[in-house]
Amino acid sequence: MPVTAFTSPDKYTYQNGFQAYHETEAFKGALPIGANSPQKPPYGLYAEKLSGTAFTAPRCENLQTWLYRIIPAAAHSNFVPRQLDSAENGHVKYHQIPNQLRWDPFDIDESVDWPSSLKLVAGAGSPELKDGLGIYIFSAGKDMGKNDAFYSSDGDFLIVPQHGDLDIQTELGYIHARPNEIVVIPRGIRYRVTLPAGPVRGYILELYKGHFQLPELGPIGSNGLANARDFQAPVAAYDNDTINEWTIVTKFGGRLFEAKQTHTPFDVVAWHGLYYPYKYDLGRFNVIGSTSYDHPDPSIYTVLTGPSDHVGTAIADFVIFAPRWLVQEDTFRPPWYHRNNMSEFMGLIQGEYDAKTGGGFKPAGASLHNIMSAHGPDADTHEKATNADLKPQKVGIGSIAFMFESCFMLGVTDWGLETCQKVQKEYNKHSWETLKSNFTLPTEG
Ligand SMILES: O=C(O)Cc1cc(O)ccc1O
Ligand SMILES: [Fe+2]
Repeated sequence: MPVTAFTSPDKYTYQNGFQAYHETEAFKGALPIGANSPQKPPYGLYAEKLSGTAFTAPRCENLQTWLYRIIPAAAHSNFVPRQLDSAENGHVKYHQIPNQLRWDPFDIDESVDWPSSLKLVAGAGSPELKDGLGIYIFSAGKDMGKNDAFYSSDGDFLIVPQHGDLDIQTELGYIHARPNEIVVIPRGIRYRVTLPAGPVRGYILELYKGHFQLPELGPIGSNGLANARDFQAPVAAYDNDTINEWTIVTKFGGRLFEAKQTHTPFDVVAWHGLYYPYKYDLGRFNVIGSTSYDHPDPSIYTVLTGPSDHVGTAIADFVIFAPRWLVQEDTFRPPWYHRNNMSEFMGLIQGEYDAKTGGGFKPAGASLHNIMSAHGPDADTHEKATNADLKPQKVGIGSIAFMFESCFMLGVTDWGLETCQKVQKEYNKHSWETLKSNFTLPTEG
């Protein structure tokens, strides 16, 4: 059956600002004035509240949005387990492994659509207790069904496309994302992913607790790193379909369920609030670094952080290694050798990561250096960096590596260890076992 659709003249129009209070209406007068839930909202719309936090969360944390829609989300059949359930989940046994791990590039699976493409590779905690995180690899070659929508009940998705473009129709409007951009889709928001330029692949960090924040800037001052105005939220755009059958798929406690309804979930004509999906272009990141000596902690490259209850300790930070100048004098410029109290899951969107020039860390691959798992530059990188002429040098040209850094010990799933068949058996050997001693005793005299 035909559906009528209203989108703005350019459906990929955005409104700017991080955690800015936005209001948007597909046509004038659709937003009620001066009240959230009038007896009769304009144009016969239903008012529906979408909470991103407890009702009683303090104002500085409280996130919610009011939706004005044609039919409320509640009108659907019971959810039943989905036959095609492929998402490994929080119930799977995680393997906690002290070794350094690295994966070759993950394959693209052209036979699946978005919900079936999510492969949990590592994680910690549980969606049930709303604590911890899940790290997924996605790779899909099919659009979601014409009348399908997906949402995660488990947490906020931070999507890092590595290959291909994503067209995302959300309840709150459209978002288009390419590699080098990220998209955050908060818990509960329904969306449909189509692939305008063919197959896609990338990484997802799912935050089971709270929401992503901009990091504090401390002495950096009031600008820098990811600037608030560069985060882009969609504008209201709706379809009018109360005839065709729709399938709503949710990831709930790590498992996929589906329900049917005879109306489009993309019928929100207007909305206002603080809880919405958004995107960010990593090319806009303002990289700050040392202009004198020494290599700073990578926290200086944090784009977004998912805080735990302990100040300064993240359930997950999203950190990028973007193109930047290195100018430090008398300094070993790559990362130092280290053992971290936090765990580090890394991925590469494109190019080469300056700490791993030995060739094994490739775009679409990954590495995991778990809590206290010793790591640092591979032997090749060490050799080059200790002998380099320390002129100002631009690193990471055409590259973006990233890290999901977590206070939790990350477990790896069976899929991540075995099924994907990408674990490099000799990562450790090739990277560090060839490091030789340069030690020399002081000469007597
Ligand atoms: O291990 C890594 O490659 C990530 C990393 C980068 C850096 O610049 C400092 C510390 C760190 O863990
Ligand atoms: Fe590290």
